[in-house]
Amino acid sequence: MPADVTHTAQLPLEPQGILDLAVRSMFQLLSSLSQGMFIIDVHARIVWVNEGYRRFLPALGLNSIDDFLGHLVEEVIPNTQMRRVLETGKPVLIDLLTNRAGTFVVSRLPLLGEGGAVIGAIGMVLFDQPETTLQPLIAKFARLQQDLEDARRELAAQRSAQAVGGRRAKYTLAGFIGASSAAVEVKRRARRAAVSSSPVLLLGETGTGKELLAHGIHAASARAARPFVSVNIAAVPDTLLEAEFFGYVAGSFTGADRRGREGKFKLADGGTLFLDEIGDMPLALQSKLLRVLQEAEIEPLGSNQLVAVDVRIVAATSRDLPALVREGKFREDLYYRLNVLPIRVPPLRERREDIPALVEVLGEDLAQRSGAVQPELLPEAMALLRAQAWRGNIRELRNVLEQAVLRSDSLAIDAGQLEAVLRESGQEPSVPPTAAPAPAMPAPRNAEMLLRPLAEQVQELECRAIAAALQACRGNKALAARQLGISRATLYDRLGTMSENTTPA
Ligand SMILES: Nc1ncnc2c1ncn2[C@@H]1O[C@H](COP(=O)(O)OP(=O)(O)OP(=O)(O)O)[C@@H](O)[C@H]1O
Repeated sequence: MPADVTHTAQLPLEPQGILDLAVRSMFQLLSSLSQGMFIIDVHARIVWVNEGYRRFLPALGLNSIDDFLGHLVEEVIPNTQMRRVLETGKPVLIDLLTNRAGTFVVSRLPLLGEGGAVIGAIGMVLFDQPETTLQPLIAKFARLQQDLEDARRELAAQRSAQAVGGRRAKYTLAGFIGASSAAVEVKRRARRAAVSSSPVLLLGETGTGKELLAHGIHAASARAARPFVSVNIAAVPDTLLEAEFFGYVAGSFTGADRRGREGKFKLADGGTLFLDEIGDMPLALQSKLLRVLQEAEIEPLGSNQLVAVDVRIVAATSRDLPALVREGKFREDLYYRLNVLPIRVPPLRERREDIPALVEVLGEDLAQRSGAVQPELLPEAMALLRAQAWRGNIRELRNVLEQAVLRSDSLAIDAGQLEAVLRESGQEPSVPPTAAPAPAMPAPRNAEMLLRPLAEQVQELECRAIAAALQACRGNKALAARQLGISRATLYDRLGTMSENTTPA
């Protein structure tokens, strides 16, 4: 029945009556405005659920309301934090909950009995599918959660990998630094590749992080607890490659170890074999590799016996494989066999916005290794790094930073020092676009100024805040970042965007 809203309706006279009415109305409103609501008792059993909540039951894997009512809350709602509300008596006004049914914006309130004791709690789904309403917060949350999962998985892998003689992945996908769309896409593809057992082909220039990704794919795969073995084909003489791959039995060739030796395929059994510089593989060995991929069997040199192996191949090359195929230097059938899950790893110059974050991480690593304090790059120095072509990519960036740190007497590295290092390493430094100060933005005076895309307005506001903070801190970026409550990496990132967006007057 709809509430009586005629002019004769009146509030109760006594305060308790008013309060009861308010509580009832608020509860009804919340129950109908939220996407769903349920109540648990002091033992965390579900004792009540409203109509709205029932539609989530199938996604939670429950067939009927009887599978929900009367059950302990964590049995039916994975990852729920309702029990904490019972334990602490504290409400959680807004939180994100992710489980098999999706991601939800939720609210949790304790129910207090006479005397203030907690006797139950109300759980509310404020929004479902917040992906559409709360982007980009959710995207960021999902990314962070994914990184956390990667890190957890790697930790578990590290523990169990001690059982495989330390042959384990050194890096995780979370260690692949970069938030540019190109880097995010690489990580997305790598994660998808990790759940499959088909060969992966990593294509990219030298120093772009192919080996790091190979480690990461292994660490994120179901094989993480098994060995990760790598062979750099270009570094092994052609004559030794076959023995290196398939192993040999005692006395199979002059100079062979008396006891024979296991090959990399056998060592990687159950795990991942990373074949770096696959484009440099001699043709004769290509045919043998193709056979192993097809038959999952190897024949150690001199043994005349086939041994079954279960190995996932991740291959990498900086060479143009299709061109090698056309020139007859790479077998076409092997190319197709390897090219099942290709991942193009972009060069650094295609994701310059990741340079500040990389500098931060590489600088931290260099400082840790040398026991020194982490270097800080002055704004012009960072702009210079962003402007370079980086043919050696991240490896080259790391070398340049290392050289600059070695030469610098102070903690701050300026553009001049970097220019000298670049020149000495044979690079003519590219001049960065003039980073003009952020243009003074007119204050929005009327509705028209406000009726523009929000992202544009937020960016303008950010520019003004950063310019003001830098001015107040006399260009000291560490201080400015602290004042703004952001990391130095974020500040560098914003400065980069500002200089890109600033057209010289
Ligand atoms: N996205 C990244 N985040 C952090 N460090 C990275 C990243 N990519 C590469 N590196 C670092 O850069 C160096 C070069 O990376 P890596 O050896 O994986 O490149 P590569 O593509 O395999 O090079 P090559 O083809 O020459 O073997 C390593 O020290 C690696 O840790």
